[in-house]
This record gives sequence, structure tokens and C-alpha cells, in this order.
Amino acid sequence: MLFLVLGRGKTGSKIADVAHEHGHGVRVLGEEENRNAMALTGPFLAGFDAVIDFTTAEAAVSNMRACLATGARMVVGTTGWYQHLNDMKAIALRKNAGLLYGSNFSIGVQAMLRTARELALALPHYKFSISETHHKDKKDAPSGTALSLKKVLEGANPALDVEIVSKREGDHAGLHVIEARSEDDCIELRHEAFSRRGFAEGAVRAAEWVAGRSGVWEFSEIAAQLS
Ligand SMILES: NC(=O)C1=CN([C@@H]2O[C@H](COP(=O)(O)OP(=O)(O)OC[C@H]3O[C@@H](n4cnc5c(N)ncnc54)[C@H](OP(=O)(O)O)[C@@H]3O)[C@@H](O)[C@H]2O)C=CC1
Ligand SMILES: O=C(O)C1=N[C@H](C(=O)O)C[C@H](O)C1
Repeated sequence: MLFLVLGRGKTGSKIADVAHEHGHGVRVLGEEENRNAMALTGPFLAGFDAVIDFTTAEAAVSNMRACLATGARMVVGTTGWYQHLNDMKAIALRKNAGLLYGSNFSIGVQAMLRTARELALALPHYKFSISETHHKDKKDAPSGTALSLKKVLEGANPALDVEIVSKREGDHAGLHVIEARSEDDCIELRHEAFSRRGFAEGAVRAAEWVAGRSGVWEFSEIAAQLS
């Protein structure tokens, strides 16, 4: 397959490496080459099986508007843009495009999301909180993953109001901890990414999955098919 990766940053570069390892062709556009999505025309995009976006929240929305309008298939790992989700879904469905988005493409975090739901159901009287730690250059806080974990916990037990504490320090690839606490004990569920490789593997497998499909999916809906 041939993939277009938008974003030549920490994660986009790793995705290009992993896509090559999977035997795919890859073209990468950084901010300069993309020029506010000006490069993303129908004829240019028609040459790619899927577009993978790991940029910034603002750029991702422009990129989605341009790509989905041409009916392209997209994997969007960028976080911080979900207030525009309904607009993006509407464009994708109207244009028969494919949009697969997710706050965390590592298979480990997908298992953590499922386990978090079980924990919230099993411990209805516990107080839940989330802490997340990322490298000092991360732009959004709380992380997209922390917000996804909060949504799952509060969805399982609507009485919960889950606090998120965010730290930005060093070069952490991503640490998320859920704490469930009672007067008698405490349980922790912890995921630490040792590098960006897990995100890149998941994103490439998501691109292989979405190529040739029309519709809108959150990664958590299809992740079990990939693991
Ligand atoms: N869902 C998941 O599993 C994961 C999600 N993420 C998310 O992915 C995003 C990127 O993270 P990360 O790689 O660490 O960030 P980086 O800052 O390392 O990379 C972002 C890159 O996007 C480039 N960029 C900005 N605007 C555009 C544009 N219009 N077109 C093309 N490229 C553009 C920037 O270019 P320049 O350097 O020139 O400014 C930069 O190189 C974040 O939102 C992060 O939260 C990260 C890891 C995993
Ligand atoms: O910016 C990052 O680095 C990461 N962002 C995602 C998030 O916001 O949850 C996923 C991962 O934690 C790394």
C-alpha cells in the first residue's frame, strides 16, 4: 500500500519507519510542504491508500476537511480536536470517506480502556482519579488518552467525577495511571509507553484496516480485531 503521513514530528517519523518495515510505500509531508492543507488536492490524494495525521489539533482539522472532502481514507492520531468531531463525521459520511480516529493507538492502552470499564463496574463506591505524565513539549493537557479513560470510567458509573492530574516533564513517551481508592485499599492500573513504537505500530495497522473502507470509527471499536 502507499500511505501519506502528515506530520514529520516525533510520532509521524516513527510511523514512516514502521510503515516501511511493513513493506508499504510512504510519503511524508511536514508543515512547510503541506502549507495549510493546500497540497491535499483530490488528484494528489487519489494516489494514496490512506492518509495518517499526527500533527497539531488545528492542522488536523484543516487536513481532515481537505482529505475527507475528496473521499480519502484517514487515520487521525492527533489529539485536542474532538470539539470538531461531529463536523468531521458529517463530512466523512457525506463524502463516503473513511475516518478512523483515536487518542491512543497502542494495543496496551486499548486493553487498559477495557479493563478500566470493568474496574469502574466492580468498584461502584471507590473514588477514581487519573494522572498522566508526558514530555515537556506536549501541547495539549489533559492528554487525549486521559480524557478517553475518564469517559470510559464515567460511562460505566455515571456517579463518578474523575479528576485528571497532568504533568509535563522530561521526555516521557506517555504514562497513564488510574487510581481507585476506598478507605480500606487502593488499586492502580498503569500503562507506560517505553517509546513511540507502540503508537506507530497501531497507527500503521489502523491505516491497513481503513484503506478501502467507508465510515467513521474510534480506534477502540476495531482495536480488538488487530490484536
Ligand atoms: N493517538 C496516538 O496514539 C498518539 C497521538 N499523539 C498525538 O499526535 C500529535 C503529534 O504528536 P508528536 O508527534 O509528539 O508532535 P510533534 O510536535 O513532534 O510533531 C507534530 C508535527 O506536525 C507538524 N505539523 C504541524 N502542522 C502541520 C501541517 N499543517 N501539515 C503537516 N505537518 C504539520 C509539525 O511541524 P513543525 O515541526 O514544522 O512545526 C511537527 O513536526 C499530538 O496531538 C499528540 O497528542 C502522539 C502520540 C501517540
Ligand atoms: O503527545 C503525545 O506524546 C501523546 N499523545 C497522546 C495523548 O494525548 O493521549 C497519546 C500518547 O499518550 C502520547
